[in-house]
Amino acid sequence: MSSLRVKNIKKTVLSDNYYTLFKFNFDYQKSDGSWVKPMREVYERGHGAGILLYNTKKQTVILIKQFRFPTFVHDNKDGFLVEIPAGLLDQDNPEQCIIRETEEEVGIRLKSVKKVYEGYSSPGVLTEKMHFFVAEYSDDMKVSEGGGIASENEDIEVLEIPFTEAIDMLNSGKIEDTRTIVLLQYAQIHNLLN
Ligand SMILES: Nc1nc2c(ncn2[C@@H]2O[C@H](COP(=O)(O)OP(=O)(O)O[C@H]3O[C@H](CO)[C@@H](O)[C@H](O)[C@@H]3O)[C@@H](O)[C@H]2O)c(=O)[nH]1
Ligand SMILES: [Mg+2]
Repeated sequence: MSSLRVKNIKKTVLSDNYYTLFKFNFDYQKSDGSWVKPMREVYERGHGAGILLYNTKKQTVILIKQFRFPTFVHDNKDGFLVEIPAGLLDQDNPEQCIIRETEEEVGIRLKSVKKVYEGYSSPGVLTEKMHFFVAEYSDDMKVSEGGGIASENEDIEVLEIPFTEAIDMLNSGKIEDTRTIVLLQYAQIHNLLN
């Protein structure tokens, strides 16, 4: 974190409950050379990884459905969102994380994954960077029903659906998670299931 156009950074903790919300005051030099004093609230909750699981033989993908409270209090009527399996890195590297999360959430034990993108989730407010993966799965990789970790109150429905149905859901606005949109479009652009 260094830039000749930023100085006098002052960091305050606003909330340190489950994750951490900071307030930053700093001096910022604009493109015209003048200095301003912005304030930014920054939410720090680590980084994440997500994956699109696909099967070329069956022409299917695996998505999950779970309750997302922040969407419920906004405009998502029942609060459920269709998403790619994903999770927070915790102490893992991105590859280890997504292999662990895939098994926890959908019960598929992967040996290898392919990294396709890395990007900030919401750069105006979150420090979080997402690592995007794809992997081919087969039925013999199934080791459990998945569903998430009960002790963490995870309650995940596993959806194995035709890729064409997932694309229809994307185009009709039924998929509203941007990470899922990104990877379904990646699959389309790169003819992943061909
Ligand atoms: N007690 C408590 N638990 C929480 C809270 N917030 C999250 N958790 C717990 O933290 C765990 C997070 O589960 P993960 O599977 O690791 O993460 P995720 O919620 O699926 O997040 C993924 O998607 C997010 C949304 O796009 C991403 O932001 C994130 O990086 C990751 O990819 C869940 O068990 C959830 O219960 C909280 O405020 N309080
Ligand atoms: Mg998750």
